Amino acid sequence: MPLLPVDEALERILEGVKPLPAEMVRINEADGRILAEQIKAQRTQPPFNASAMDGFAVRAQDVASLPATLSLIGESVAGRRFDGSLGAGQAVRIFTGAPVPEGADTILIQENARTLPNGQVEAVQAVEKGRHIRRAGLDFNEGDALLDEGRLMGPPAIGLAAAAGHTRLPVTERPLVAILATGDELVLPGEPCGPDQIVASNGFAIGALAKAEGARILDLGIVRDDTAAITTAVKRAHHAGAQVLVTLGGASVGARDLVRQALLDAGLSMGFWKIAMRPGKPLMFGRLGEMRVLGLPGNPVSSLVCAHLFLRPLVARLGRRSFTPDLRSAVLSAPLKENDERRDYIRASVAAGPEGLIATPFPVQDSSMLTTLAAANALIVREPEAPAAEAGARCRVLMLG
Ligand SMILES: Nc1nc2c(c(=O)[nH]1)N[C@H]1C(S)=C(S)[C@@H](COP(=O)(O)OP(=O)(O)OC[C@H]3O[C@@H](n4cnc5c(N)ncnc54)[C@H](O)[C@@H]3O)O[C@H]1N2
Ligand code: MOO
Repeated sequence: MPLLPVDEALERILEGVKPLPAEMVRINEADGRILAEQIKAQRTQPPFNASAMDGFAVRAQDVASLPATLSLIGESVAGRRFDGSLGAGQAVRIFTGAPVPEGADTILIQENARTLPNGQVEAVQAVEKGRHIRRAGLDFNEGDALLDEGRLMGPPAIGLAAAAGHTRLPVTERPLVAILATGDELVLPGEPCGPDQIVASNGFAIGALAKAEGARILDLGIVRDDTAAITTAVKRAHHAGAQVLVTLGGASVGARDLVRQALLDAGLSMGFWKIAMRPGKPLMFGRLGEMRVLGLPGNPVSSLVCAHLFLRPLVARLGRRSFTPDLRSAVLSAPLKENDERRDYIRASVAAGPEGLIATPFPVQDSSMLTTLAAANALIVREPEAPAAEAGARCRVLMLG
């Protein structure tokens, strides 16, 4: 049977995925979250005509011809306005952010004024009407739509929501991604490691990737190569309400590759197993109720490349985030052999050259090598059955963010 193409695999994984519902969070916890609803202003900003400078509130007509001497009748500071109103020939001392008194229409900055010993103030420069006044509502008016649904909250958006009177914000729930490592050979970093054992690293990498996409992580640890034990862990993820379960390893065809059977035993409806991709051919996908299960291959590079291609968009969709793979065009700096029936994702370094991007594939492409993946900033994407390519040929690269 021909292997499932990568694009079709992604379509199947994303089929029917809806963003999670909203939850209210305190505004100081909203950074990095996605707005589930449009946010409107609950107040007007500034709420009054405000001075933008330190100086004197005046009537422009009084300082139109110089010299102009005005009598000082009070002061308006930020937080405490001048109560009265200003008439002809009068000025009010005013500071940045303070309400402009009634009757005044202009701010004479203090650098252009001289205070006289008799309590008067003299304008030493004319000033155009309305200068240095921020009109009420300059920033926003009550009821204005300020931030749209789907907006990623960052520092300015959080500041704006706070200024508009919000203390809590409706954001999309963060998807819960359960991660389960399988294999008798695995130990956690820092644990005693027998001569035939290795450190389970995939869960950390996959967890970091999922978190960067907005997920919460349920770490199910390492489960031994035992079908019943794996089934139990799968059910745990389901009962915990995970929207996604990622299993690591045991996806291939070996006698100890028990994940598929364990998932079926847990009641999974299998979507597909094995796709036309290198690395990552044994990828598995299915559903257990609403929980989507991605069975990633154990090889560290395979699991992380699969996570880039399939887990990221899935988590993004659940969390209402926009997601567009960063695909670019580059020129090969070295030749590539013809490809077989699997789409190839070749670890590469991509750098700017005089005529655009230059992609340099790493010479060794073993799917166990994290050093190459950590050194790579891109994957060269080679279509199935692509003919051999010379150095200088165009290629497509997927940038690894
Ligand atoms: N006869 C065949 N053998 C294999 C095939 C095949 O088609 N026919 N496919 C190969 C491909 S491609 C891949 S990829 C691997 C994937 O195998 P599994 O998903 O069953 O992974 P494991 O055998 O469990 O592990 C592979 C490798 O990765 C290490 N590993 C596993 N989990 C972790 C972890 N959490 N952290 C770090 N490293 C991990 C494990 O120790 C193995 O070295 O199968 C090929 N075989
Ligand atoms: O597909 Mo495996 O992931 O080639 O090593």
